[in-house]
Order: sequence, then structure tokens, then C-alpha cells
Amino acid sequence: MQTSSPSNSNDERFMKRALDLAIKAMGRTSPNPLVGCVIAKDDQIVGEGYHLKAGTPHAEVHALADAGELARDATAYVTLEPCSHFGRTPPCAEALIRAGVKRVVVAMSDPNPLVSGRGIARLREIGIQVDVGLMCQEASLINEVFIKAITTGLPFVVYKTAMTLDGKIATETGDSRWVSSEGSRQYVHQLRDRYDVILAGSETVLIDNPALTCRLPSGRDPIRLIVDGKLRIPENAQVLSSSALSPCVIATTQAASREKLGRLNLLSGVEVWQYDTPRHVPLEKLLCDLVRRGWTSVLLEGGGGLAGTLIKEQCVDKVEFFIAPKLVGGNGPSPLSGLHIQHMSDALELHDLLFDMNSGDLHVTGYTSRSEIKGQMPEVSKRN
Ligand SMILES: Nc1c(N[C@@H]2O[C@H](COP(=O)(O)O)[C@@H](O)[C@H]2O)[nH]c(=O)[nH]c1=O
Ligand SMILES: [Zn+2]
Repeated sequence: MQTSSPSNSNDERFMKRALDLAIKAMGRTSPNPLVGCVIAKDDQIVGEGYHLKAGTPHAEVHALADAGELARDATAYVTLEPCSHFGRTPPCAEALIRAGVKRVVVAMSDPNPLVSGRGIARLREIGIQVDVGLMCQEASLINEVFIKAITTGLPFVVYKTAMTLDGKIATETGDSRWVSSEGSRQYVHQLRDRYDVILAGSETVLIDNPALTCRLPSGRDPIRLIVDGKLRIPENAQVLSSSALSPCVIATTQAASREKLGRLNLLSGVEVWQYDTPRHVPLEKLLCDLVRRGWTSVLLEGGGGLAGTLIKEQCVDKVEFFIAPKLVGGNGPSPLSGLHIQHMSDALELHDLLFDMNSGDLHVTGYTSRSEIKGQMPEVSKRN
């Protein structure tokens, strides 16, 4: 996106602060975006705020309340175009106008078709100077989930897996505890805290019996989603335990036994979504249904069959692979056993790669499609 007027170093400083504020709510605003706002006057911050949770006041409202009368003739720095529509809250463009701000600096226009460009146009119509595009790349990156979901109706899907240097997710006897280091496993809990849904196949539940909860002190449990076409997972599987604070959804098909489906539906915190297909869960439909339910991001944790199919169906946006400096050889399982590409010239090439070795494993992040908005996702240091 083009910057519509030159910015100065204060502009960058204040927009950076607005971005830092926005990401404090990472993992808490879905299906809505992360947004931060700073109000500055005479090179001083006089008000700031960020969006905390969908359906609650927008970032601009918090920042204007914080600034009070000092907002008059000030500059507002917003990481996303101010909204112009009456949704669950009134339009922020009008709030900025009423508060008397004289300039608004916007990092990126809103991809939401309800807004896109109208907020900026409304402010300009009143005579407010609006500069668009400052730190647009950073702003797009923190909202990669929101952008994908609002423009496609599909969730942003990340495939996370750990493997040995020779590409195995377990030994040939099935031992997978643990492939990756303690540090990498700790990071996975940060991912679970950030994404709405954790997705796994029935095979993973049958073999590893994971709880798929978030074990960070201030973390929140994501929704656990299990794809289980034949409804094979046992009723005492850990994912079905009601101790987690979020529901467990099981996606199944007509192949599920009626009795078992009835019994699972009775478990507290468990929902069974039955699709009208003979054996295989229609994955893209399932993903659409997640967004309809307000869940816009998915952390796919295995296994290799499901991950391969999702990659083949172009449903995966990003990968986070932990490669441990270990060798096990043999015929152990692969992280993408469901993907069968025959010719190297057809291999899926990753883009915008990042490499990190801080955890003792090689942590590789990459995107399945090329885009301008990719980069290093910021760490959320602390909440509030
Ligand atoms: N600035 C900003 C948003 N801006 C726009 O408002 C839309 C959400 O409207 P509603 O669900 O009615 O609150 C959202 O999709 C985005 O287009 N939303 C937010 O939740 N927080 C904010 O700080
Ligand atoms: Zn708004």
C-alpha cells in the first residue's frame, strides 16, 4: 500500500507504540482484529488504548476516553482504518470527529468489506488530514488471521510439528516422547494460547492421547477439534475430559455409529458435528463452519495424514516446524504422510522463511503462498 504523505520519526514512534498495544490482546479478539490507538499532541502521548475483545469498545474509543479533552487538535495513530459502520459498537470515525482530532495516521485500510475505505473517506470529507500506510507491513502481519478470515470466510491455518533431523515424528516403534526440546514445547503452549482452535486427527488421539490444552499460567484453552470420520476415539480420551475450559468438537460423517454419537453428545463440553458424507469429513466445509462460529484461526497439530490432506487441499497458510538435532532412522512416521507428490518439480515451495535456534531445535517458519505482508510475528511479552 502507498503511504499517502511522508511521515516523521514521531509518527513512527507513536505508530510503533500503537502496534505494541494492539498485540497485547493477541489471541483474545477473534473474530475481530487486533487494533491499537495512540493520541499524541505536541510530541507527547496524551491517550492510548487497544481492542480487548470482540463486541467490546474499539481501540479508538479507549484511547479517546484516556485522552479526554486533550484529544482536541491532536493526532490519532491507529493500526487499522477507523470503522464507519454501526456494528456491535458505534463508528469510530464519528468518535474521532466529535473529539476534534485534526489528523489521523492509519497503518492499513480495513479489509472488512463493511468498512474498507469508508472510514478514511468519512474523516477526509470532514476536512481531517488522513495519512495511510505507515508501518502497513507490520500492521498486516499482526492481523494475518483477521485478513484471511474476513476476505475468504476460511480460517488461518498453521501446521505445527516436531521431527528429527531425518524427518521422523516418532521412531518406528511409535515413540514420540519427546522429539523436540523443552523450550520448543513451551513455545507450543504460546501458540495454543494464540490460536482459537487446535486441530488433530483421530489417529493422533488414538496413538498419543493428548489433552491439547494450554499450560501457560495466564493462558486460555483453545477449542479442541478432532477430525474423526468413523468416530473411533474412545470415550475416555483426554481431549474429551471436561476439565478444559473450552469445548471439544468432534467432526464426523455418516460412518459414525449412532449409539456412540449419542453417548459422546451427552458428555459435557463435547459437540459432535456430523457431516453428510460417507467416510471422509469435508475439510473445507468444516473450516468454513469454524469461521461461521466465530473461530478464525487453527493450529493443526497432526497427524501426518490429516496435515498432508489439508496441505494438498491448499487449506494450510503457514508451517512452524521444529527440527530436533536427532536421528532415528527406520520407517517411523512422516509429518506429511498424507501428501503424495511424485515429481520434485511439483514440490510445495515455502516462502518468507524464518529460522531460529534459540530452543536448541531448528525452528523453521514459512508460508505456503507468497505475500508481501510476511515477517517475524512479534512476541507478546505480557498482557495489560
Ligand atoms: N478498530 C476496531 C475494529 N474495526 C472494524 O470493526 C469490525 C468489528 O465491528 P464490531 O464487531 O461491530 O465491533 C471489525 O471487523 C473491523 O472491520 N474492530 C474491532 O473489533 N476493534 C477495533 O478496535
Ligand atoms: Zn471502530
